[in-house]
Amino acid sequence: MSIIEVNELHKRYGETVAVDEVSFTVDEGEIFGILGPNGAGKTTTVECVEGLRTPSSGSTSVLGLDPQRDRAELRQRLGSQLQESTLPDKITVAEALDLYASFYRHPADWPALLETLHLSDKRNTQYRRLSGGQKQRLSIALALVGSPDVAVLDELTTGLDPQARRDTWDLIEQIRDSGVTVILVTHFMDEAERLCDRLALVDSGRIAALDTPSGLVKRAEQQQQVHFRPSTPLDDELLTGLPEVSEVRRSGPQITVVGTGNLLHAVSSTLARQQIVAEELRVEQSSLDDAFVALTGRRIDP
Ligand SMILES: Nc1ncnc2c1ncn2[C@@H]1O[C@H](COP(=O)(O)OP(=O)(O)OP(=O)(O)O)[C@@H](O)[C@H]1O
Repeated sequence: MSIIEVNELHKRYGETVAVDEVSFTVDEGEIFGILGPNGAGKTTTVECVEGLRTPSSGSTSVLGLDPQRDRAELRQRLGSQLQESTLPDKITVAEALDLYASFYRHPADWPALLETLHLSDKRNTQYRRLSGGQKQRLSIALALVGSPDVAVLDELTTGLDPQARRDTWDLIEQIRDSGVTVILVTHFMDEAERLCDRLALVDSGRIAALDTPSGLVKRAEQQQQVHFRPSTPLDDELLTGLPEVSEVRRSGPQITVVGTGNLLHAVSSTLARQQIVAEELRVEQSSLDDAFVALTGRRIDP
């Protein structure tokens, strides 16, 4: 069941069209990703959904509410993580959570939230003394302290080290599993691929494609490549004759087979029939990165 509906959303700033006729729905309990390069219109889109910006035209409904008209009610049910924190330097973690909790009718049990976010030992630490990762986790706690039905997380892991990124991803999955619908704004392919149930690829204010991460990869119809070194000499025609194979390339002893479908199985069973062993076998699948290039004509370059 969809709990967010965006129809032909359009937002311009003077001459700049930031969001151009964008439509999508978000289902209850999913992690919905909005992926695109800097300036693509991601933040403007989600801020219209949150009621923080007024669309030039189009309609939006969140949890059955109009983000403009019902902004006060929506604030009670939608938690957002700010792109950059605006907390005062000297506020402690506990004070910040107490303050934010006071805004909500049904605040979460925030000490438990701190536990989940591995921040319990920082509750009396001032904001300015937190590391980048701790600040990020606090901003997630603040987005969740009102027990929201929907959480909007914008550039979740920017500036985090690899371990902190992975911990944050685990956390977002826990949040989704607890029943919160998540909108995730990102320009990281790996993050989108790992976390999102469905994903809108946004480029120049428009949705270029919307699907599951694997659906997007499939749509891009990028070919796979199988690389190996045959244990004994091999005639190319053995492979070029297979329906899955579009090309066979050689580089010294190394062979690269390009094709689609179940290419690995086709190649390996053909070699096995000839009693040829494929040494140093490696398969290259197309990635979401390839899909983005195929579907938008350009590469995300954070
Ligand atoms: N308040 C504003 N006034 C004028 N132009 C704006 C304003 N906010 C955004 N823009 C412009 O609208 C376009 C989309 O910006 P937006 O911040 O929505 O993109 P984004 O995809 O979130 O980018 P980023 O990842 O850099 O935050 C950009 O060209 C930006 O310069």
